[in-house]
Amino acid sequence: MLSAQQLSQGYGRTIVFQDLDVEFGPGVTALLGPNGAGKTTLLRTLATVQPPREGQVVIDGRQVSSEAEARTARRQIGFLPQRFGFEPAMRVRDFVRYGAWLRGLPPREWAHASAEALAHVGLAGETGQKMKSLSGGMRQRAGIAWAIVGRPRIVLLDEPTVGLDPQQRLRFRAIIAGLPDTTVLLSTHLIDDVDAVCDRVVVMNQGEIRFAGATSELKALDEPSLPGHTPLERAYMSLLPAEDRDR
Ligand SMILES: Nc1ncnc2c1ncn2[C@@H]1O[C@H](COP(=O)(O)OP(=O)(O)OP(=O)(O)O)[C@@H](O)[C@H]1O
Repeated sequence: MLSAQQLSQGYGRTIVFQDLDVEFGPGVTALLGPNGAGKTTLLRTLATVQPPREGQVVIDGRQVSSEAEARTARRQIGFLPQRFGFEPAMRVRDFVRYGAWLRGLPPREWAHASAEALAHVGLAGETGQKMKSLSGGMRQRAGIAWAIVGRPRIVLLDEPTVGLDPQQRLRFRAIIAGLPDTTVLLSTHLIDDVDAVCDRVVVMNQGEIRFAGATSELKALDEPSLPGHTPLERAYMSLLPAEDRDR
């Protein structure tokens, strides 16, 4: 179980969220919200990349309060930022092993763990290729392998389907659905993804949680008079103030 307790975060004088309380359990949760809602900042804070200004990130009842605790917590967290960097000439398998090293896996497990993660994302045949030679969709899948290597119990993905074509998005959904006993949190703008792959949804707007519950509960908030093509789109719109609906 991953939770934010009274969590506050910001940049300089900008307050992104304050006293935020939210909980994420096993299964796939979507973090939905318009541009600037604070999704990336929340993911980075939960991933312990950005220490909170106030409040706590709590993993399985244990507070992450110091850098030493954050280092321990990171062994259980796979985090894929929206734009992840890599050395273009690095081979795919070394890129994923590098993730294993970062997570603190013992060296004897690197080869097996990276082969397992690459097989999970359908890149078992590309392990010797250079990162720069991969297509956008394959690169994204290599990123997911990087995030899931060593089977972390918490996987945080920031806009993982941006730029993917429909076929690659279907593959992505299958990959995510096949991570048993894992708490997966993914930020997205794409409501189609939510319907297809997420058990739960958290809707955020201007640093506040507007909804947290099952996807089916969100759907039930459908308001046919609002803009949107599906019940879920309209339900999402119903949670946003009118001025934020076209962001
Ligand atoms: N490095 C930064 N320095 C200053 N302000 C920032 C920084 N990163 C984000 N912000 C501000 O914090 C707020 C939340 O941004 P954040 O990127 O977390 O939102 P988001 O929901 O992920 O948006 P998007 O969907 O556009 O990625 C915004 O007002 C943004 O301008």
